[in-house]
Amino acid sequence: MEKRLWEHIQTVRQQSPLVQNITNFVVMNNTANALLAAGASPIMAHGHAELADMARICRSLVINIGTLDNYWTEAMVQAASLVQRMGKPWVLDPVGAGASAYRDATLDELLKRKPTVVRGNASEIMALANVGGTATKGVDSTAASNQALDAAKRIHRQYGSVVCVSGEVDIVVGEKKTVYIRNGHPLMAKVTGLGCSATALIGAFIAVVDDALEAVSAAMALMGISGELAATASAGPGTLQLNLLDKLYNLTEAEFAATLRITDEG
Ligand SMILES: Nc1ncnc2c1ncn2[C@@H]1O[C@H](COP(=O)(O)OP(=O)(O)OP(=O)(O)O)[C@@H](O)[C@H]1O
Ligand SMILES: Cc1ncsc1CCO
Ligand SMILES: [Mg+2]
Repeated sequence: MEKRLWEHIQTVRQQSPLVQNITNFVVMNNTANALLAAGASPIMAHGHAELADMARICRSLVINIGTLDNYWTEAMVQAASLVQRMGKPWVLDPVGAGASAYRDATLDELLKRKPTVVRGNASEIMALANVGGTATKGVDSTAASNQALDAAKRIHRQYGSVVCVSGEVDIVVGEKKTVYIRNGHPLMAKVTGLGCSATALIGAFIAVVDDALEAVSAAMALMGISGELAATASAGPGTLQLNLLDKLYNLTEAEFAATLRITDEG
């Protein structure tokens, strides 16, 4: 599997898929830059009047509910319906799930459109699966990713989505197996929107790789390894942002193979 993950990174670089993003105001710039650095081609587009054209020309869709409002919610639901009907892949980032009734109602509507992939932190995945006792603290997780494993499996069973829980360990739950990626760096949680960037990268990988579990594993491995190598060369969160973009862009096969820590079960 390790060898194929590197091939998927190469495929994104070679094919440069066009990825539509309906995302939040905080991360619009970071995620577009992360997609470009990884070799993909982003377009941030949420206008109702152009959703049908976007669904036609883009190879995948990223929906991120970070800064939700009614105009945007309608765009998200319409866009998800369009790509679902066209059989194109899409990924949902349930930012702040459980923080408000509005977010939860919107997520219910979006989940009905069967996302190919759902990626969130542990608190968000537990809130999404309605696991009681989850202390949600806005957009940052209060739990470790393994605490959300049952919740991830429940979402996978209910909607068929590959589910990724990010954190110190990134867990990817699919039909046949569960993948654990132990890359990354604690400093990554001190830069806003790196989870959103991870989700956007997933959008690029599901556009060009048919096996969603492998696509998500490749995206999370790329993000974790690039973040880890960038963080060890950074004085703090500010330089990490810059170094991370550089590493997404120039990561080599030798660095990838020497840094990847991955296991799977099932
Ligand atoms: N303690 C940690 N150790 C190693 N890697 C981490 C750690 N915390 C986060 N990461 C990495 O940072 C990236 C973002 O994941 P995180 O779980 O922080 O997303 P998030 O909470 O959704 O972030 P945001 O909402 O700000 O976008 C992932 O690639 C993850 O592996
Ligand atoms: C800080 C923040 N608030 C809403 S979205 C967002 C970006 C990280 O999820
Ligand atoms: Mg997040």
